[in-house]
Amino acid sequence: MTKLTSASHFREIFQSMNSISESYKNTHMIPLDFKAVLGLPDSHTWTPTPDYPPDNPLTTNSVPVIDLFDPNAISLIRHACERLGVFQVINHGIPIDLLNELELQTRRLFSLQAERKLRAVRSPDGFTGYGLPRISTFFSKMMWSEGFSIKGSPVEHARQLWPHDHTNFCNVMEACQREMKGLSEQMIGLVLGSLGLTPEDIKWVEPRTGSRQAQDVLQLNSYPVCPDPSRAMGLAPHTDSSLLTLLYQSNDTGGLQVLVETLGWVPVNPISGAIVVNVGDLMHILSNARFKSAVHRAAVNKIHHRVSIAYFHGPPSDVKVSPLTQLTDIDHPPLYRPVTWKEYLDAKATHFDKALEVIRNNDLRKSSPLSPPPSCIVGPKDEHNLL
Ligand SMILES: C=C1C[C@]23C[C@H]1CC[C@H]2[C@@]12CCC[C@@](C)(C(=O)O1)[C@H]2[C@@H]3C(=O)O
Ligand SMILES: O=C(O)CCC(=O)C(=O)O
Ligand SMILES: [Fe+2]
Repeated sequence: MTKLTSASHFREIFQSMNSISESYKNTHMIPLDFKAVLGLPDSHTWTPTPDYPPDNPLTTNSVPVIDLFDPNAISLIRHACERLGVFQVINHGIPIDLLNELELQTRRLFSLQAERKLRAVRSPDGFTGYGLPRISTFFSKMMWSEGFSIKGSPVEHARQLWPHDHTNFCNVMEACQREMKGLSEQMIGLVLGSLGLTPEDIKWVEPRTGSRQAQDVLQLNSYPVCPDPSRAMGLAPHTDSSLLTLLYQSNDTGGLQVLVETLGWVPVNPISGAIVVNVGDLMHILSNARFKSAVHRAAVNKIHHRVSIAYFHGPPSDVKVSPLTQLTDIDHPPLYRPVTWKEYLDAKATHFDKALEVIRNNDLRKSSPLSPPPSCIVGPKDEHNLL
């Protein structure tokens, strides 16, 4: 048995157990060498969905495109989060040159020979690296995609890919992490602001240091040209586990689709320079289910190699996320129990699409008006209370 020798040792163990890096272990299976196959192998053949390809003109422009300079932006954001859980933003301030560079470096990575990519494979207990979508374990068929996840610095893995020439890749990824972090924080402010919450109420969004820093993951997705797109699946239907996800998709090739109750699968059309914002499950919890976390998937195609870059933004590791007290009252009791991001990712890695149900409050009897409401977002100690 390990003997704990000092408080700092204990803190280290506590922090590493808290970190999202511990979640989704053993999902490091290796992607197919897509260039080496001619037809769609049985392992990758899904039962076609009747609505493929998505050509219903009614659904084409369902996902709103919001100009952040629009004086009505806040109410448009609120409406989109309540109705769909997804919208696109323009005039977001991330330079188009950086987004172009990001796409270029992403293509450069996935165009490498399979053996080269395998040098940077995600290890069973690691977070950064090359591999299959983590949710692959929940499906009997394989997805027509490969990914590269980055948490923290990409340097170690990039060096395996380009032993003498990894600097450009790393510089672009690090610049992108910085820009996406800034935009996510701004978007969280707008999304929660749209419910009447003030910056004071949501202080925890502010940049911090150490274990109180927001956690994030940059995920590069690649969907190679597919011989039989109607029977393949790029990325299977899922919701994101983040607070918010920002997604940049290459503008020549659509593929992202969102499930809308009344309409079915609706395409999120690529717009040059726009960024897709997805409400994640943690934001759904925080809003006490006022905001939807959208079920979405990615289709593949026969002509273009599609890439997308997703930035998953989550709370600091020691923060418990639960319905904001400002949004709960005797008629709207908190629907979910408090969870850290790590706890939620663990629930997702075990229960997948049932993860929200697992943390749902089953006892929804109205609480006494005299008893204080449960905490909203709290750290491990009282002095860290954020609200
Ligand atoms: C921080 C996150 C969010 C993760 C897990 C972990 C790292 C990679 C993310 C993705 C990226 C691809 C889709 C998804 C569904 C997957 O399989 O891995 C995402 C998942 C989630 O949103 O749950
Ligand atoms: O490629 C896309 O458009 C979707 C990617 C996605 O949903 C994800 O990375 O979570
Ligand atoms: Fe997603």
